Amino acid sequence: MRLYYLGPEGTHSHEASALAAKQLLPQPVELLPLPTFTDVLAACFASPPGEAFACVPIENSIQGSVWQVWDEVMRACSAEPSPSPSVWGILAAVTQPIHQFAVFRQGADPHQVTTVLSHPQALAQCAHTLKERYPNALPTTVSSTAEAVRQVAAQTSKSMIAIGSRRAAEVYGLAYDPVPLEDHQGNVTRFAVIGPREARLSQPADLVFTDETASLCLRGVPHRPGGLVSALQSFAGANLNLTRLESRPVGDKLGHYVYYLDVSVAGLQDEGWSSLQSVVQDLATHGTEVISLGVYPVFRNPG
Ligand SMILES: O=C(O)C(=O)Cc1ccccc1
Repeated sequence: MRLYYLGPEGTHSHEASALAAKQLLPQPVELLPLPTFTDVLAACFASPPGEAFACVPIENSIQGSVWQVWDEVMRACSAEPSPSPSVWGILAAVTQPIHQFAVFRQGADPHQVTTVLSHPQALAQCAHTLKERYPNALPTTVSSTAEAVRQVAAQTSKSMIAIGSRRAAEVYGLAYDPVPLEDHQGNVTRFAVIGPREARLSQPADLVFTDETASLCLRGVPHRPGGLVSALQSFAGANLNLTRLESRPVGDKLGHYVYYLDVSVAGLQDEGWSSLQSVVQDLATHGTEVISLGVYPVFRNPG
């Protein structure tokens, strides 16, 4: 079994993937780093179903949805002609605490630092604290936090630092400031395990179950007064609790959106499932297509 993640070794995705591999996937699992989320998902979707999975971040408590990932998953899930569900989907999600650290060569002086390298997510999670502690540093994006640490380790300048995990500092032999850099305490990222929908995952021994979620994307919501309200009213009428609602541009013109929503389906009995089915059918008769991106358990890493 292969599990693709955003590399190189030492990314937050690597930590989440190691956890997911141990707790959720059939053994043995080979962890394989790739340079971008697009590469990670493409490698998974190009594999014969059952041989490979991907572990990618989908949402952060400070920065919100990781749109690059949702867009790629949506593309894969809508590849099949509707209404047949796609082969691929989200199989599980794990919410993981995230700490970001300033990582540097021993002896770097904060006021002399002019460049800070990291993944855009990490730079955004630390924007304010970074400005306070490294007032002269210009943020520069690279493909991942561990890649940032690797690049700082590969040169001799003390004017460049990286934002990354403690583990990345250890892997690449650099020092770090032990006071975390993220702007809000309680920074967490939700990672999704993506694979063939028919795959059966293990019951995790060390993760806490928090919810069962159906992630849906609504396409073709009528552009008229009350169009979105009445689509949402269908869920309310079926007593279904929405836990996330976001709009995203389709890309072809201004003002043309799809809507992503998460529905809590924990504890739904047969009746609840059939009301979800009838919501989907009802929306279809009004011209709104509902694409399922997965129905999956959400866990929290307590450690
Ligand atoms: O660059 C990484 O380490 C990643 O795995 C992406 C990321 C960055 C920041 C928070 C969560 C995931």
